[in-house]
Amino acid sequence: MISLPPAFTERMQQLLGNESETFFQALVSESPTSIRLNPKKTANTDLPFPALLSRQVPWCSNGYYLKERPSFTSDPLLHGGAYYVQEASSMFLQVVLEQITGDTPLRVLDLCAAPGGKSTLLASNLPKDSLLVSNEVIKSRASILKENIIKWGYDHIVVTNSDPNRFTGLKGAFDMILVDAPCSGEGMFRKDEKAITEWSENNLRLCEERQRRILSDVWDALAPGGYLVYSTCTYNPGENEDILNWILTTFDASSVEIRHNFTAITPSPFPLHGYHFYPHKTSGEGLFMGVIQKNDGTPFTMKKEKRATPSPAVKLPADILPLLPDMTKYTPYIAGETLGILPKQHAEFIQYLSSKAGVIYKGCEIGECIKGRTKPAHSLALYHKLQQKHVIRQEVDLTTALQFLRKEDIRFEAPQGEWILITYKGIGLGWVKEVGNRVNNYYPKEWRIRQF
Ligand SMILES: C[S@@+](CC[C@H](N)C(=O)[O-])C[C@H]1O[C@@H](n2cnc3c(N)ncnc32)[C@H](O)[C@@H]1O
Repeated sequence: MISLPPAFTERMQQLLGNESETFFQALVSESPTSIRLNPKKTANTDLPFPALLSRQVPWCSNGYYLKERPSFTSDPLLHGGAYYVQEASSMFLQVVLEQITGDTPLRVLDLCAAPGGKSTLLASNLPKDSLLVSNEVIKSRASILKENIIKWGYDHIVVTNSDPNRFTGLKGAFDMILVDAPCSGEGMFRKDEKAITEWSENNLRLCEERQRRILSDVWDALAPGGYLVYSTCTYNPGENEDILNWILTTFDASSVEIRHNFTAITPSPFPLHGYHFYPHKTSGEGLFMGVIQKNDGTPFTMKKEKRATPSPAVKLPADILPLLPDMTKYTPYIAGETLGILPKQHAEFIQYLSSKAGVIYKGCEIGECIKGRTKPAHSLALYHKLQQKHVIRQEVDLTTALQFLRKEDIRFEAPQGEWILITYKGIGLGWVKEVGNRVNNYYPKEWRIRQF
């Protein structure tokens, strides 16, 4: 590892005292590898990498450490959304959710969401029928977020590509907002040397300013009594405790204690409730998380836009209907040639949101209507509610699955003219169609795997 900035070393020595030596040793040790399973896709399948699984992540029921880092790119199950590769500390979000959510469906905003680690965890752990709005400001990163969300296969979800200030007008709209803030990344020093080279005291100040700006922009969008979950991957108190204290003095809010049994997690100095993950104490990267509850504010009302006209009712094509779940809980929509479904109880909100923020994906896209015919969408292949029993399926071996994911030609006996779902270990990967004597591979060009 390249040498650490002296000002960082000095601060950590002061902060950790006797523990600092073991902390610095941990920074040059190997990062643990961990994955989090998608409960909707893995309930009836074997666990991935059975030979490599070592133990469960103590604070996450779907999280597992692996004994070594495999080539994830060459595992079709990753591309089918059966699991997400996520460093273990971040999975503490599950403990937070268990405490601050109940059974009532919520509206949740994940403001800084790309590439989607915490969003996929939220999707799996929010109360049933909750809506997750997963936002990323940087366009190229928003595309990666969208890809990972589609692979996860949930439908109570919207992906937006907006600056945080676009949410200011949605007063009181969200019961919970996660701000996994862009930060100085000290917690990633072990994994990413770029974080070390980019570190400077000036950059710390810029990060702190940006965090305050993001939080100011989004605070109004939090409902009265709602929770703000704030996290960073840095040890810098200026971006952690100081930010939480700034929220408490700037807004009418309280610091929320998260009860847990993990003695290796380091609490913030009393009376603030904040939680530090240090790599010499917990198996994972550096992380900080704190929860703030909003005390005041106005409840959300959807202002009727002057020009908003109700969308005409959309009728789904008869050949697609059997592939979908019970449609009484969904509202179909059509946007250009794209046909999709939205959770009915959130459809009006999603339409309203579209007038405020840049929606790039919503619900589940199920197909494209071209000249009266429906071409199934790739997201339908990855949808966890796809009624596989009504689909022609072709289970393939590892070699064929990888050829498919590289968008190469694959060969097998297939019924003429039918859409066929390619599955690997029962997990849907995408569509092919037999035309003449070849099978057309419909894997999205921009998602194909290139090297491994
Ligand atoms: C720590 S990362 C988020 C990681 C993500 N939550 C996950 O679990 O996969 C912070 C994100 O904030 C985004 N970001 C950068 N500048 C921002 C800004 N000014 N406002 C909001 N988000 C920003 C970055 O592009 C990055 O994707």
